[in-house]
Amino acid sequence: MQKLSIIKIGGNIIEDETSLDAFLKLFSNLEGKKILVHGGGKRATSIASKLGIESKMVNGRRITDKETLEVITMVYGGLVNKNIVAKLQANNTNAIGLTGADINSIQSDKRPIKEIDFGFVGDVKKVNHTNIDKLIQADFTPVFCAITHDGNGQLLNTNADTITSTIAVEMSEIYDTSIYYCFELNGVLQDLNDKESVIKNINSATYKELLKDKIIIDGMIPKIDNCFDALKNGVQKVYIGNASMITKEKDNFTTITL
Ligand SMILES: Nc1ncnc2c1ncn2[C@@H]1O[C@H](COP(=O)(O)OP(=O)(O)O)[C@@H](O)[C@H]1O
Ligand SMILES: CC(=O)N[C@@H](CCC(=O)OP(=O)(O)O)C(=O)O
Repeated sequence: MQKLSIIKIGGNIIEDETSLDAFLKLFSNLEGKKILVHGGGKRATSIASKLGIESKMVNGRRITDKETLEVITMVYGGLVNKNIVAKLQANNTNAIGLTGADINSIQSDKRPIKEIDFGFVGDVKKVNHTNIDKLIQADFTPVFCAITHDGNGQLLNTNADTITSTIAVEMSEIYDTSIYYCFELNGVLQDLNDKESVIKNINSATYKELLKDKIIIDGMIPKIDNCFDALKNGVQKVYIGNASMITKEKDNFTTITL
């Protein structure tokens, strides 16, 4: 099987132009087939605030009412995605920016209302790996933002980490697939105050301990849950670390294993 790397960058990298440019250079130099997924939650919050729209997050997920959906569509699908694509073109990577509606790549279901009404938030139902692969085989590099659709004309906001793991699971039917979750730190840390305290490997058993000891908290919990979902469903390798880990020059990142 051919190798495929799926790389996700989060809000803090996107917000810092120097980090973003450095990452996109590394990404462009990465050999082999690849897909980029980006978040942009921080930018959505700041632009919503400028428009007088308050952002509400519950369990790390944005409550997405009609107005917020308009903002995230403009910010993720427009501003952030198109800037990244233009910067990749400047690095000679023939990128194509996509939402999940484009080429019907990612369909989702609007999250049912239980205790909380998340509004226009989608849980991924189907990834069309055949259509995504047509782009990859034509030597285009897909760049996905955090938007999916329901197949009936409705766009939905979907967490970028989840988009990454669900695309990776589907692509693993036809590729030997690895995920790289890039964020601002060197990896999952033993002590959040010590940037060098990278935990080299986390497996299901050590994860339970790290949760119990409250070493892994907040946004890192759903991120690692996504990693285990991906590994259980066909993805070969999952890494969490700083953008520079994609070169694997330094052994300074976290590997997740079952
Ligand atoms: N043990 C840990 N090591 C590293 N980061 C952690 C840890 N526990 C919690 N975090 C938090 O997880 C955050 C990353 O998750 P998230 O905000 O979802 O990432 P992203 O920027 O990729 O969207 C970090 O900024 C950090 O504050
Ligand atoms: C439903 C939901 O919460 N969607 C996320 C999508 C963006 C995202 O995931 O961005 P980061 O990776 O930068 O956090 C949001 O709107 O914040």
